[in-house]
Amino acid sequence: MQNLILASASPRRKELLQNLHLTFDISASDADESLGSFLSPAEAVMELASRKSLTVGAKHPDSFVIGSDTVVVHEGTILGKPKGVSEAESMLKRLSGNTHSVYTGVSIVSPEAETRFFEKTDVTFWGLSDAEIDAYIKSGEPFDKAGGYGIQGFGSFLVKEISGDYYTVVGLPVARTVRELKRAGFILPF
Ligand SMILES: Cc1cn([C@H]2C[C@H](O)[C@@H](COP(=O)(O)OP(=O)(O)OP(=O)(O)O)O2)c(=O)[nH]c1=O
Repeated sequence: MQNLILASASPRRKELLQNLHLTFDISASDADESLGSFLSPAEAVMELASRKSLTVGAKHPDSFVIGSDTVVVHEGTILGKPKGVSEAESMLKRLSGNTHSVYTGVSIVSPEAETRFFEKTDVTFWGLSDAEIDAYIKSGEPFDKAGGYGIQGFGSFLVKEISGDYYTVVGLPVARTVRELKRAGFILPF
């Protein structure tokens, strides 16, 4: 019987994997998330996803482990989670009326090997008023999310258009992950 572990503390990633009706355990990784600035966004999210899955995989060598990492990129600058109100405000002002890219990297560790990939989705925001930004920050939603917003929640009112997999923005490109899991040898009931 194969065992699947999601190496994440993110409630969103848990929910996305639960949508597939799979049985899995959760083991949040304590991997170091600091990065040098020389990596491209795609390399950065794959590297961090990989640290998460490998840390957990080392403790569970017979399991399949999924790690994932998400960043927002605007004009070459990587935006992670805002550390406070003023950082959230400057991120949302920066994204207002513009198009940015959301990169999610995924690493799948199997008992034999590791596979990594990334997906990118472009998101265009409506122009936002100061009052809208203020109300959104007061909701508390920006603080545990890359780029300071969540497309799946209250933040849905910010978004004008997306191009790419919606689930890449939420934190796990589900369809590609299923395909890569199968390729890695994990047996799915579908
Ligand atoms: C842009 C965007 C990000 N996010 C979230 C997804 C990720 O959880 C988070 C980015 O932080 P991550 O560091 O990728 O993940 P995490 O710390 O939440 O969880 P873990 O490392 O334990 O797996 O931002 C949304 O939920 N909605 C969005 O629209």
